[in-house]
Amino acid sequence: MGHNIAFIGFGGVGQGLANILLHQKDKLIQQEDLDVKVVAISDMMKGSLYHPDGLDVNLVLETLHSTGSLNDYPDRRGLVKGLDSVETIRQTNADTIMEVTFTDVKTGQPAIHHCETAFQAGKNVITTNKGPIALKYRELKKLAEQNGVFFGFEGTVMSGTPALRMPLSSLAGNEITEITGILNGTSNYILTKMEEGLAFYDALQEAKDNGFAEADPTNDIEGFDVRYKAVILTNYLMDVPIDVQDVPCEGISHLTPEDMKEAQKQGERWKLLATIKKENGHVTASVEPKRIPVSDPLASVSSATNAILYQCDLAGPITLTGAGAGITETGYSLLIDLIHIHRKKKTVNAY
Ligand SMILES: NC(=O)C1=CN([C@@H]2O[C@H](COP(=O)(O)OP(=O)(O)OC[C@H]3O[C@@H](n4cnc5c(N)ncnc54)[C@H](OP(=O)(O)O)[C@@H]3O)[C@@H](O)[C@H]2O)C=CC1
Ligand SMILES: N[C@@H](CC=O)C(=O)O
Repeated sequence: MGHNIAFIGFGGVGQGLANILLHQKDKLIQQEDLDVKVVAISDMMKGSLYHPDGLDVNLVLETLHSTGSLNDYPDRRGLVKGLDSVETIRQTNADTIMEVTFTDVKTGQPAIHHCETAFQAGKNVITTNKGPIALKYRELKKLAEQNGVFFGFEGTVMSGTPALRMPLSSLAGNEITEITGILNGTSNYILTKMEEGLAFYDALQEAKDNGFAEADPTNDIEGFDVRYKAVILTNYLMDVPIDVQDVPCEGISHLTPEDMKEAQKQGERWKLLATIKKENGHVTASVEPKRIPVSDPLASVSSATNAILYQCDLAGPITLTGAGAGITETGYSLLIDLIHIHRKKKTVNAY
């Protein structure tokens, strides 16, 4: 079964999924009966391509790597260049929009507008962009439902590690009363590297080079990215409305290698933690760096790996550990949602 997708934004994560699709095409057709066609890509600086019959993904990636611009993709009959993001959403034959532009932690734009435009045009949205979910989850969910389309955002928390779908499906029937997590790959990478003696900004540069950091890494090191993730978890898993400004937030930018050594001497480690507690239907959440004993399971979570502990009323504490950031891992999170839409569509068609 064919499925047309369009990328809005084509940075690390978008290219990550494109690479996966290139190499897993046959497997997806054989195992899932899912034949994904990339029909359009629209990126702010790199340019924009649309072909209703599909783009050659290999050639797209090669062109981008050799010239840095999509405008150098060879012309052929039917190819349209230069559509902006909204035109790409409205005017192409994509079934699903992959919204992978940068996360704006103040306004959530232009990603919120991209999601609204897609839903109004009857198209599914899959995104790793935290802005729309942290700031407008309920409104966007309603709009998607009204238009009978799917809204996937698994990768907004812990990239390809199923921190959102796993508790809702596999822990169904439990009430989650508390969540504690290391939820930012960049800051955990920096803390780990500082323990090994690297300076803060050298470690941050490595995180950027690895594709973990946000376009504006202030969001990683000042805790704003984790604050968004705490809001997403609360709204989605605990079903309690909470606003970003309700979550006090402190980052790691003031910590030094000396702080790491001092903690080590006391048998402790610094970790940037999100803590969410639900009591009598009311939720409190906070983000702050804490010193935790090295014997704490979260203390051994290092580098860009993240971990989340769900305190469940029936199952007790359940911990999930895995990648919190990364190009392939986050590209994969988009694929999880795409397969999910496709399976749902197949089930509906079967009746
Ligand atoms: N990297 C990771 O590990 C993870 C990232 N995420 C989230 O996924 C999203 C993508 O991340 P990543 O790929 O790393 O980020 P990048 O900064 O590498 O890519 C974002 C792309 O979006 C483009 N863009 C920005 N605004 C627009 C617009 N209005 N229209 C079209 N394109 C636009 C940028 O264009 P240009 O640069 O050409 O101007 C850039 O190419 C972000 O929201 C991020 O928070 C979530 C989980 C993990
Ligand atoms: N910049 C983020 C990317 C994933 O959300 C991080 O480092 O965790």
